[in-house]
Order: sequence, then C-alpha cells, then structure tokens
Amino acid sequence: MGALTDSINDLRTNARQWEAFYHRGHCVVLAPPGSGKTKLLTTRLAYDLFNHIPEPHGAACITLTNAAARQLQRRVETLGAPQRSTLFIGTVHSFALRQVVLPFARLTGKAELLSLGIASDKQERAAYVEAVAHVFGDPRYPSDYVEEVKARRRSLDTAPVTPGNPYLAAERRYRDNLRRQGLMDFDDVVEAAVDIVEHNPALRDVLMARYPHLYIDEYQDLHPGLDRLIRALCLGEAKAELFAVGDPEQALYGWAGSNPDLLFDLASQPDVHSVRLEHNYRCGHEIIRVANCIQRGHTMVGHRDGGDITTTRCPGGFPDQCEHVVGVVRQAVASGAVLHEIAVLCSTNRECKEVAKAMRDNGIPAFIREDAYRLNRATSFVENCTSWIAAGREFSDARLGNLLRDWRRLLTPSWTPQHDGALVEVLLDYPTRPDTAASALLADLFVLGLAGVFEQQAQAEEARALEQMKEHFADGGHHPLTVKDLAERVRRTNRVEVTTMTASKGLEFDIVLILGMDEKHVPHFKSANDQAKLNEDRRKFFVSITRARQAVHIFYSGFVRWPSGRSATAGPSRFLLEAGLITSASSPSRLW
Ligand SMILES: Nc1ncnc2c1ncn2[C@@H]1O[C@H](COP(=O)(O)OP(=O)(O)OP(=O)(O)O)[C@@H](O)[C@H]1O
Repeated sequence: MGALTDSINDLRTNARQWEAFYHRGHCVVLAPPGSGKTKLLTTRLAYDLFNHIPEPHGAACITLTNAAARQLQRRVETLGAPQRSTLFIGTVHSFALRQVVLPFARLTGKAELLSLGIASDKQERAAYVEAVAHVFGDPRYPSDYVEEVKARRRSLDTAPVTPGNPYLAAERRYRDNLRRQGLMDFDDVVEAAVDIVEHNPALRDVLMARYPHLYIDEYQDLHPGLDRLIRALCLGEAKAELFAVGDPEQALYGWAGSNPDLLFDLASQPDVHSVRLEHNYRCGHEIIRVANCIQRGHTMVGHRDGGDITTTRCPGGFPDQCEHVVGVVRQAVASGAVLHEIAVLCSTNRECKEVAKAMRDNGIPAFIREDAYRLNRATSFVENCTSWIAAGREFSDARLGNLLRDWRRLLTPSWTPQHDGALVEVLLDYPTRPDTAASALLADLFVLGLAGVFEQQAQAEEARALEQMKEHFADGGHHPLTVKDLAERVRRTNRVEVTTMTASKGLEFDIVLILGMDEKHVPHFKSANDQAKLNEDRRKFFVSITRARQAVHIFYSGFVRWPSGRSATAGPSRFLLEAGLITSASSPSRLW
C-alpha cells in the first residue's frame, strides 16, 4: 500500500483536501487547475475499495473522454487499488450503454434498442446533414445547424417546444434517418439510460447494490444526461454515495451541450457537502498571478516558486510564430529541458500539424495526436502492439502483460487461453518485418479475434474507433502506413507534445508554448457577440496557461490568415490585454 499511503499523507498536509477525503456521505469538490482534484478522486477511490466497499459491491468512476478514463485507470492502478469485476472506470457513454441500457432495456419495455446498431461517425453525419438540409432548405453552413441540433438533444431539454420548431423537426428527422437504417447513436443511449433510471426504482436499487459508490471527474463538462443519472442514483430516496470533482472555470464543452451550472447546483443540494480548494500545486507563482487575472474572481494560491510568462509578437504571421517556437524549444533543450516536458498548444488541428512539421523540419522530434481515429481501449491496444513490435520488449513503453490484459478484455466473452498464445506469436513474428503495412497487422488481429468486437453492442465505442482506424490505414494509397511508422508516430518519450488548447485539459508540462493568440482567432470571431462563447474561449486560454509548471511562452502576430486566404487585422487577442501581458500602447492594433 506504499503509493496509496504516500498519496494519503500528501492529502493530510492540506486541510481542505483532507476534509474532502475524510468526509462520509455525498461530497462535491470545486477546485481550480492543479489543485489535486484527480489525485483526491483516485486516492479516495483506491482507499474506499480497500476499506469501505466490501465485495461483491463495487464502484463506478466516470469521466468525459476515453483518454481521461485511461488516465484515471492508470492512476488507480498505480495506487495499487484491488481489481474487481464490479469496478467500472469509463466514460458516461459506456456507463449508460454497458451498465444501464444493455442489462435493463428488455425489462423496461425498450427491447427494440437491443436490435439497433450504433451509428458510425459517417452515418451520424450523413443523417444530420440530410435532416438539416430537409428542414432548413440547404443552408450555406450546415455544420452550424447540426451543432445546434446536437446540443439541443444533449441538453435533454424537457421545456415545451412551440409547434413548428424547426430544430425539433430536424431532430426527429435525424432520428428517423438512423432508425430506418437500424441504428441509434450515443445520445440515444444516454437518453434511454436516463429514462430507465428515473422511472424504475427497483432497477435503481439493483444498480446501487452493484455500485454503491460513484466517483465523477470533470463534472462541469459532462453530458447533462449524466447529471440526471447521478441525481437519480444519489439524491432523494436513492442511496448511492457520490464523490464528484470539477471546476466550472475549466468548462470547455458548452458548444456540445454541457452546462457547468449543474455542478454549482449539485454542490448546493442540502445533503451534499461541498469543499472548495484553492491551492495550485502545479504552476509557479507568476503563472498563477496571470491566471488569476484571466479569470477574475478566481483566487488560486500558489505552492511553487518561480514561473515565467513571455509574450512575443511575430509580425510574419503563423509561419513566423512556428519559427519562434523552434528557437524557444532549442533554447530550452540547451538549458536542460526534456522534450516530453514541453507542450505546444494551438487552437486548431491544422495549426498543430503545421507547427509539428516546422519542428520536425528543424530536427526537433514532435508527437502529435492525429484526429483520424478516436483513441480508446481497442485502438490504443493496436498502437501499443506496434510499439512493442518496433521497440522490442526492453525499450518499448508497452508491457506484454498489459497487452494481454487488454486483449482479454477486448475478446471477452469469447476469450480462451489459446487467444493469448496466438497474440504472442504475432507479436514475436512482426519484429522480423516491421515494414509490413499497419493494415496487415490490424487484419491479423481481426482474424485472431478482435473482429468479435464488432458483434457486441457493449463494445460499440471500440468498434467505432477500430472502423475509423481501419479507414485511416487504408488511406495511405501507394505509401501505406507501416507498423514501424505507426510505432514511431505514437511514441511520446523524448518528443515535444503538440496538441489543441482544448485537448490539453488535464495534462501538465514544465514548459508550455501557446500559438495564435490573435483577436478573431482566440477569441474566435464567431464568439465576439456571444458572451457565453466568449467566456468559454477565455477559459480555454486559462486552461492552456495552467498546464505549465515553470514557463509559458505566448506568440501572436496581430492579424489572422485563414486557410481560404482571407485575413483580418484586429490586433493581439483581447485576453492578452485583459491579463496585462501586453499594454494597449504596445498593441500593434494601435499602430496599424
Ligand atoms: N497535497 C498535495 N501534495 C503534493 N502534491 C499534490 C497535492 N495535491 C496535488 N498535488 C500534485 O499537484 C499536481 C496536480 O494534481 P491533479 O492533476 O490531481 O490536479 P487537478 O486539480 O486534477 O488539475 P487539472 O484540473 O488542472 O487537471 C499533481 O502533480 C499532484 O500530484
């Protein structure tokens, strides 16, 4: 119990963390970046599994994305928490599908859901575009309408809708489009789960017996459907115990239908004990001072000395910013920085690719998470196999034991010990031919049993991501991606990490470089007249800055050039002025 004891001892040194850790009954922790929310949640879960949750009962630990769920899983394992079949760590969608809809749909008159497949991204998109075109008459920017319809569905809005509301009509048409193809989507799954839990007290009892403790991370960004599930399982007559952590100031998914006010409301419920943390253990003092200026009213207290923020104007536009990034990274490395402790954050995936290319062209290795497929248990298993094949068992970050564990989980319920032998054989064979196409490895894994994922509704998320991965591998044409290429691409050690500002959430690095801090870009021009969107863009900047332990470097040009060739000269981002990082006198918008 060494790691767990150490972590508990850390919490003991902070009175508020200790108060939350020690409290019995519902507890909601509201806390700023770097204040130990995830540490608190994982330590409490591991401790409870040892001391408060006797078998066969278990716990459900729910978060927003697959990446966050994998990180929680890793942190809980590091603390030595005991494994048990009633321990669920995963996303809201997989909780709704595996723990509520699949086991209870038949008993609650929703058996028809069991015969539906889960739509792929492409099928979803086509169904939305058709519905929007039909209802709104081929609008110029269909994506704006699609996002609006999606956000409406996710809000599970029960307010009466005026007859003839076009968004409701589009929603219905979309759903009919899917049903005609025998499909549903994950929003249907969450909606069905909410309905099952809210209207069936006996099934609630069954769920609470399995999961008498619920742990929720990043509450502010979760689907409103989850809020309804949690309230149904924990508040009122229901008795599951809730431990939730979140930070409304880091809410970044309003555009996707999430609502941080739900967290405030949950924290103010009479039988919920709420704790506010204020210490930030991650960032140096100067970074905290600036972060507090960005989010006025935020009073993070620093724990670490130092911290440095520089702001650089690059008059040559984004290419010039990339050149400056190369210079700063070189300088940092010369001063002893480790590459994987440096992150480069951009607003868009396209910019991420551009700056990664600039670094690689200058001999700086960079890791960039391509968005060609979602990373979840199945796709990261395939990636880890390529790492093991290409780097060998001594140098690979992937461990054979972990590969076999994931393999068994993916193949359950048809896994047999022979499947392990077959996987090991393939892993030992491929190192002799690392230039084989990654698609061939994937095909081999499908034949060995991975294709079974497509037959199980419970593995719908995995199947969807594997399908995307397969399509991506097939995209290479005459230059297919090889096993070695993929292993190289997914290696993070000793590489600068390049990611979007939004996806940087939950990560921490010594040095963070932020590009594109120009007005109309951050904040986005579409946010200018929408206070909610403007606040969300401000929070994105706040989250980005607070990823750094020691130093933040910010770059701007004073103008933006879009891929279409159009440009706008609107000066540096207003957020730089608000934070006092530049003065209005030094703002180029004054000079132009
Ligand atoms: N009491 C403590 N003593 C020492 N270190 C701590 C303590 N609490 C948290 N930390 C450290 O602070 C860092 C941030 O913790 P953690 O990632 O849990 O914060 P968080 O609130 O989830 O951050 P964010 O919201 O920005 O993702 C980690 O390195 C963690 O180990």
